[in-house]
Amino acid sequence: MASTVLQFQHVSVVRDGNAILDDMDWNVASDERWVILGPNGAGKTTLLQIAAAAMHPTKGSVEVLGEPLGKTDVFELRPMIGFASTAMARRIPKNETVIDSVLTAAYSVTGRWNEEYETIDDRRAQRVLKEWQLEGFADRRFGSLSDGEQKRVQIARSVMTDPELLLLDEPAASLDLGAREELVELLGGYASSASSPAIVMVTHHVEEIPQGFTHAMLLADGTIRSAGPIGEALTSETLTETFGLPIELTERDGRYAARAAR
Ligand SMILES: Nc1ncnc2c1ncn2[C@@H]1O[C@H](COP(=O)(O)OP(=O)(O)OP(=O)(O)O)[C@@H](O)[C@H]1O
Repeated sequence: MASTVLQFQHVSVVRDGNAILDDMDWNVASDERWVILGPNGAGKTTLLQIAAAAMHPTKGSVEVLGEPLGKTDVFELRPMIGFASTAMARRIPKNETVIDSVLTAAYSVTGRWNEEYETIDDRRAQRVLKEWQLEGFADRRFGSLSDGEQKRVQIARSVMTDPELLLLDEPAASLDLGAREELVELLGGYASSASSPAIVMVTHHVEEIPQGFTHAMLLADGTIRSAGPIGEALTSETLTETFGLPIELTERDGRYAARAAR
């Protein structure tokens, strides 16, 4: 049976007197895959930071994997949360091998030093490399990979600890069309598997939503404009309202496209 992995109640984040997130209520269940869309500055990254137990709200309460933030040891919680973002990737040393870039997630570090890894960690790292089509890359240096390959390493790293919640911050940003489609297809397969964790993905483009995503949230100026099952929450009308210009959304086989409406 599905359990609740994220529960936000009246969550606000205030910085310099401005509410970056404003009185937000949101629940994510273990079998849901959410996409978060919204204009620049809407509060998407802030929302992910809270979901990752990396930031506390100014007001309201948050439970992550059933643990109330502020009353729980976040160092115990964080290994259960996979987080792939460009900021995370910047911390991986360029000369780190791909296998070590993934393996070091077992200790929540970047840059292999003197940690002792067990055979089970090695096996799991090999398995996630295979899952993300990186088998041939284990001994390559992270810095020598293409953008698309680096993105797959980031995701492989984020699932290394077998998390119960996977957070993806713009996983397909800056990829060319081929690399984007490859990644979106892999993510679609992952999202569609019943054994995968709950997923929350931030993106700027509906074209980057993989098949199998079940829910959408549209965010603007720190407030939820629309949230719920993807077929209801992501429509031409809700995009138009959120982005403040007429947008036409089309959907085919679980993939989306958007353009300005004429
Ligand atoms: N520490 C801070 N102090 C003041 N303002 C902040 C702080 N952190 C974020 N903000 C502001 O909060 C707003 C939301 O930021 P956030 O990064 O969450 O938005 P976003 O939706 O992820 O944007 P983008 O799509 O551009 O990445 C922005 O206007 C940002 O400038």
